[in-house]
Amino acid sequence: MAEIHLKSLAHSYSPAPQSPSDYAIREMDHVWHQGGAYALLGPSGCGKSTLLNIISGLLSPSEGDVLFDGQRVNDIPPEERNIAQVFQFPVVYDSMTVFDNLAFPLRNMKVDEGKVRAKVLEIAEILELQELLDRKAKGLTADEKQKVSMGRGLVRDDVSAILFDEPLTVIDPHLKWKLRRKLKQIHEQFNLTMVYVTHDQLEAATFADKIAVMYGGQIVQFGTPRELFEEPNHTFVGYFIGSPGMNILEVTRVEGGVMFKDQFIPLSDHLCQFLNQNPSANVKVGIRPEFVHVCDEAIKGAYSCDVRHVEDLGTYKILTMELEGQILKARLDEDQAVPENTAWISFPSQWLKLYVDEYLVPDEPSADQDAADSQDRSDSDPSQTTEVRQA
Ligand SMILES: Nc1ncnc2c1ncn2[C@@H]1O[C@H](COP(=O)(O)OP(=O)(O)OP(=O)(O)O)[C@@H](O)[C@H]1O
Repeated sequence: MAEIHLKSLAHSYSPAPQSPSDYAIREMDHVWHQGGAYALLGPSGCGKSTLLNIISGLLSPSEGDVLFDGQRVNDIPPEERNIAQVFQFPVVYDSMTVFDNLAFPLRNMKVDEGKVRAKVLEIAEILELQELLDRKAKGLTADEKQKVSMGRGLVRDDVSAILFDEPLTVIDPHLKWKLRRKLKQIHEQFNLTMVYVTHDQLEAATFADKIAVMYGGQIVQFGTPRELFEEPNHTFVGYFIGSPGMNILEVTRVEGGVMFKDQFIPLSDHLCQFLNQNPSANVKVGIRPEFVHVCDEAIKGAYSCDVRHVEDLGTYKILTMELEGQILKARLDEDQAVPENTAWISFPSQWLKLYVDEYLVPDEPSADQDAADSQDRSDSDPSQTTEVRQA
């Protein structure tokens, strides 16, 4: 069993990295807790496999440490790390039977043959491979082979974590769901730390309790599927999570709020205060398509958009609109009127998110910020100072 701590970890494939873009993994500090079911979600090339290979020991990080239960394992080879890795393509010995494939890791460790048999039968039952135990792996279907691959990771009692690198890529779509359920069941039964790499948000959300979203070599958010949907703390998370993703609008700052196109969007005192203290020109506003208010007739304060496309997905519709070159999406209920050529849209303020330099500015000041503000006030206000002293 293991807690996996990636401490000040970074990796560059270049021997002499010059800039952040030379890093496949940019410096991060991250903990996968013992027994957690995690997903590592991100687009192609963001560094998912690199990170997994660093954990399993197939790759040595160029900077920082990998700690298992607090012990540095950078110099420990993969076979001694007690980590099982299941790859995109099943790794099985075609000429061996399913039984022998499953028994292989145990026989390698010179486990007593009686124990080997008991363990293989236990895992075969969980993975529903009993009927195939005497068959040569060569004749199996892709999903059967992938189950054997997973089984080889599970037979060992000493495995502390299982890493799955897009394990369902080669599996028929109708079997994917079944295998994902199976993995979840195995997780509950064995209390193993599991990290599941995928670029599919649905796969991530059905497997994992918590998802780490990776972008450009960094984990930009680590949270439950709900947190990622409701509070995306980076514009990429907003855009990547959800179907369709969040509308991200470039805005300009003005007194008391921001402007999108020709309209003023008021912001809370806290957000205005944040903007006043932060000079960045990279200011954006995000709103999920679910929360865009759509009307088929002109209403005061609404933006007039050209309707470009309507996609009917049965229980809801996706409306794609254009406003002076900006594409906007809205999700409409099944029974909601669909505007034909022009839609009038507005953004209810409670659903708007403010992003500065691509990161979310929380709606409410954090506890730390509150404390700092009250300290500021007491520094500048003599009566407050007295009160603090009296306390
Ligand atoms: N052996 C290598 N040598 C040099 N660069 C590499 C090597 N392997 C990966 N990279 C680069 O490192 C970055 C991260 O790649 P990685 O394969 O970890 O991403 P990924 O998120 O797993 O992508 P995918 O989903 O396509 O597998 C990419 O820019 C990739 O081109």
